[in-house]
Amino acid sequence: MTDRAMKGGGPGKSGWHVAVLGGGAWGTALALAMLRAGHTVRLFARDPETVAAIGRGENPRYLPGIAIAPGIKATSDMEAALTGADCVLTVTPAQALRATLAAARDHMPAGIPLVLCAKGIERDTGALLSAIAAEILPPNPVAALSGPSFASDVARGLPTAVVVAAGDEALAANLAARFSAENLRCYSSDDLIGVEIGGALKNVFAIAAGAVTGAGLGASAQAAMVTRGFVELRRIGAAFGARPETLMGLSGLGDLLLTCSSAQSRNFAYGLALGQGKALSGLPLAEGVPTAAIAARIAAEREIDAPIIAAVAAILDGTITIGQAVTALMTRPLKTETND
Ligand SMILES: NC(=O)c1ccc[n+]([C@@H]2O[C@H](COP(=O)([O-])OP(=O)(O)OC[C@H]3O[C@@H](n4cnc5c(N)ncnc54)[C@H](O)[C@@H]3O)[C@@H](O)[C@H]2O)c1
Ligand SMILES: O=P(O)(O)OC[C@H](O)CO
Repeated sequence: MTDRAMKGGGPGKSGWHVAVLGGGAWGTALALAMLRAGHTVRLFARDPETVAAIGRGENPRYLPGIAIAPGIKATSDMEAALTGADCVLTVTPAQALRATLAAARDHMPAGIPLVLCAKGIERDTGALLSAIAAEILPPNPVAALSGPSFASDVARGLPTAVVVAAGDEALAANLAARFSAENLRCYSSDDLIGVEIGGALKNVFAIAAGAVTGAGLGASAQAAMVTRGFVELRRIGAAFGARPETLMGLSGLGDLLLTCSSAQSRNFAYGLALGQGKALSGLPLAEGVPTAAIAARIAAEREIDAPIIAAVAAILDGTITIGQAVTALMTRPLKTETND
């Protein structure tokens, strides 16, 4: 770990200056969480209206009804957001990470940790977000924060547990200690890829769960889909080198439980609308849409058996209907139940 990444670490931690890149629901919620954990926070939002709203103590577009503490200083000036930062949280959508890091590159302090907070796989390349960060900002150590956590819950200070992962175990533990506060419990992990994969793929199954509910297929179908989906998640995780026990944890099983059972999840809500035959345009961000397409491609290329992911991708691109997907899944050749 670089000196910069460890600065002031250990017991009796002192406050850091944390830069949050992204003024949406999760960026704003994490900014509030960092403030509660004793850090000073500057938040970059590209949209001047969001900057002005946060200055007034609100973010009605992304976190309606939640007061934003005056300690959060928002700016649309990337240099101002990053100057003097001890740590950076990237919280723009997964498909925008490359652009966000490219915009940040010239102002990024050397050696400080980058904490990736989006959940997804790059649609065009199949790259995990940590690979994109390593490509664009090789001097900065990379970590990921993931797990079952709705922005509005975290923003309200409701009890939440997440996992912070980095290849460097000491960095992960340092970040987890610094980010934890009374109602935000951060576990640490050295399985960066496992934590990334769990967070990215659960979104695909959350869309499927919403579609099952929306199409009225019943609670039994829902449980079967989540169980067999979790097998697919672990198969793809294994192909990337994720540890199976990581996927049994907060980022993986934990986030599946949350987002496959709640319409508060935007991915579930997207699937619900799909299942009900409603219009999809204008719905909030559903990271599972691009990730389903690339996950299906990765599974096909690597010959990983992932029929639910393939079905979700095909439904989303309009190749098959939900009814056709159900028939195809239910009439696959019978087999022994293998859970790996
Ligand atoms: N909302 C949640 O509950 C939650 C919880 C955990 C993780 N996440 C993850 O966090 C990520 C962001 O989600 P969110 O909820 O904040 O989304 P959001 O739609 O609420 O906000 C996205 C923000 O990113 C900005 N943005 C989009 N493209 C950009 C670009 N090219 N450059 C700069 N800014 C850009 C938007 O202007 C907006 O401020 C997603 O990957 C999501 O899966 C969200
Ligand atoms: O609203 P979603 O579906 O993007 O889910 C938000 C978080 O990922 C839940 O952990």
